[in-house]
Amino acid sequence: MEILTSAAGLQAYTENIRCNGQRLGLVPTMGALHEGHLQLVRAARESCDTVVATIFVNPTQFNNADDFRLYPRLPEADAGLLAAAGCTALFLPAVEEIYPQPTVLKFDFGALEQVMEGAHRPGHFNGVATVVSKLFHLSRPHRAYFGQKDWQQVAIVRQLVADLSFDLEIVAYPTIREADGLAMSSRNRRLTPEERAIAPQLYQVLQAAARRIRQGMLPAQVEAQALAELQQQPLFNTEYFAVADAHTLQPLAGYTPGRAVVLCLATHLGAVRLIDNVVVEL
Ligand SMILES: Nc1ncnc2c1ncn2[C@@H]1O[C@H](COP(=O)(O)OP(=O)(O)OP(=O)(O)O)[C@@H](O)[C@H]1O
Ligand SMILES: CC(C)(CO)[C@@H](O)C(=O)[O-]
Ligand code: BAL
Repeated sequence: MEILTSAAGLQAYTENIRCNGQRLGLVPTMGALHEGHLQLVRAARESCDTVVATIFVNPTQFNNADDFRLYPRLPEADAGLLAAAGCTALFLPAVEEIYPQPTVLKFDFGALEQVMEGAHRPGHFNGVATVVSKLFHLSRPHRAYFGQKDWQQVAIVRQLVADLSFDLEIVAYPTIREADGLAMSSRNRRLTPEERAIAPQLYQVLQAAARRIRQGMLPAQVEAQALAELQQQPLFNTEYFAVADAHTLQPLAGYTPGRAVVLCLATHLGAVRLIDNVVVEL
């Protein structure tokens, strides 16, 4: 596996791939890799000739300085995992390589970013859209792979691709979970053993809420009951629990047959902020 550290190096490498008629898959990450990331690489490997993974802890998408500072960074271990999963090249740039000068770009995703992560992490999706646009421009992949664990991020990236006419296909891959249901996340490494033991309750609350939706309970009641359940665990400090249209991400007053619903939550557990979601097909 090649390791590329410069933007020009990534451009040259991917240009060569395209000139050879090969299909290129891109897997953007922030590193501290786990099985969720590696499944994205394997999925890319199945349908593309070449897979480039990127590891970049993108400063512009963090709205909390400690979260950025403490984000796990394990580039050597990550490189070994990527090579074993069939990744062809790793792009591992320094901040100055991506941001040679401070960026002034401003995106506006309208209603899509006025809820959930967008509402609770000011500037987050502006930073995500900025770095994802740069990665798409530099590498021009045929396909780019994202995880459904970041459901709203996938919706934002799809909007970005449509609005800027990026000539690529977005593949959204299902959330990979630990055996006890906890969604895999790089931030899980920062949980204490006590916090890690209760963290799977988040998925249990989501599943119970999904059952109530299938039984016809109205969204507002589902949200209230889930928030009450989360409050019963004193270590959870919940930012939101939302029942929304799975595509527009807007809050729902009721259900429409054939329209999928997404249940999303964000909770602080000690010093760590976790998100998760489940989708209910109606
Ligand atoms: N459990 C998972 N299952 C499937 N995809 C995942 C999972 N976790 C992360 N991904 C996807 O991997 C890509 C890179 O995510 P990222 O590097 O932020 O990892 P992460 O584990 O979500 O970390 P954190 O949530 O702590 O930021 C994103 O597209 C993300 O949605
Ligand atoms: C897509 C991404 C790599 C952009 O920094 C990040 O938001 C992530 O890891 O989900
Ligand atoms: N996986 C989402 C990236 C972030 O939390 O900043």
